[in-house]
Amino acid sequence: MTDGPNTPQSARDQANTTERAVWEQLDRVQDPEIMRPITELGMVQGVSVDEAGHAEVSILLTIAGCPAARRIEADTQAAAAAATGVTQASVEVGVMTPSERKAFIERVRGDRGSRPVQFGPDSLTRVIAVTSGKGGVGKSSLTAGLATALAAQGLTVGLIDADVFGFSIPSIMGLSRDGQTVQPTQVGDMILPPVAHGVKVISIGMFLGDEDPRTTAVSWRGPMLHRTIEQFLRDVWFGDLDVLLLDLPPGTGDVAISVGQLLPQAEVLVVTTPQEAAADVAVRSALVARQTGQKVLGVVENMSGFVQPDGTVLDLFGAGGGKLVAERLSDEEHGVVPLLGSVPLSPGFRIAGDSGDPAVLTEPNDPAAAEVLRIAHELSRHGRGLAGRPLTVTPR
Ligand SMILES: Nc1ncnc2c1ncn2[C@@H]1O[C@H](COP(=O)(O)OP(=O)(O)OP(=O)(O)O)[C@@H](O)[C@H]1O
Repeated sequence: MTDGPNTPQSARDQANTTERAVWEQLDRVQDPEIMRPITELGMVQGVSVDEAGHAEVSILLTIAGCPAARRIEADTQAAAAAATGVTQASVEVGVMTPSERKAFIERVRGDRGSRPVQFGPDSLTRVIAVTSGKGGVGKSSLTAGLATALAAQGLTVGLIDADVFGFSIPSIMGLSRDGQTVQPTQVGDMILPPVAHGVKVISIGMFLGDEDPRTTAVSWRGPMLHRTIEQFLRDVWFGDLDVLLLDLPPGTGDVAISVGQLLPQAEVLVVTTPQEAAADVAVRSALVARQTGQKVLGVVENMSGFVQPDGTVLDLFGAGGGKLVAERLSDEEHGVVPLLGSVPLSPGFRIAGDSGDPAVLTEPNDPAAAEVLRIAHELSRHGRGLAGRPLTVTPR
């Protein structure tokens, strides 16, 4: 926004000492969807404090009744009330005009016009696509657990539920309860992903309108699926992310190929169970990713032995599947594909996932949650391999 006579910046410049103290407090109020201060986003229109210390703050929201409205209003009120010299604070809430909204979108996105797909080859965001051969191996639970664990480490994390037919991320992340799914805020053509447990999340399950996601099927063919993934990467505003995780549908279908085309620099994490029979199909899903130029980051075995109350381990689904997949994917051309971890079967992990409160936060000592936390730590410790990537700085 330019600093004209009636802009927030000029209002701030003309503020007296107490009003300046209020502005400084407001610098700490974040828009919960954009995760940037409301002052920086131009959402604070004015601050006035009278002689009795009564502060009045006027803020502008993008659209009336946006999901974040109450929280922004409450946080603004609390911040203003905490400023030195303020005895009482009230907030006046308005809604942006179309031109203010347009300026807001430009400010947030930093663009004017056509937008490329985010997280393309030049992006510094690490993109990890989680795939599996078979369904039901716990791919979505692990993806959600890893995303939450990485966010808890302080990274900025996005999560795309690309499992269009079997979307389950909204409920695992607590964004869908009793058939009601949180819907993203839409500002112009910019879609703001809801934030859950510190992770920006988007899923087809958020675009079903009033339909109950528990009883609604999405039956699309390839081109429609491709457009959806493309739209998620173009119109959903994630901002700068350290890591973007994608929960792919099981198998080797259209979505995996689209992700490979749109995000060729993505690394692929393969989830499998300990059953040897699951290994072949898990290997195939990784080979499809390789065909589109993606690198296989590693393998995670899920539903490994069940730790019984007496401490003995019961291998319900057999043993060795993860190791087998990792070995089959390792060769001279691609190097060693590591087995990054083995996540045991754990009732607590399942119960937490069903309730929308990931076990990595609520039950960090649960054996499955602890292993997911360890894998997340390993992932962030090693970072993305830069070998073969063009340098983005030009030597002088
Ligand atoms: N380590 C584990 N211990 C116990 N239960 C688990 C574990 N991992 C996943 N589950 C449970 O298994 C079920 C299937 O998991 P999930 O939905 O994550 O699988 P998926 O591979 O994503 O399936 P699909 O691809 O078919 O959507 C869920 O009920 C989940 O809570």
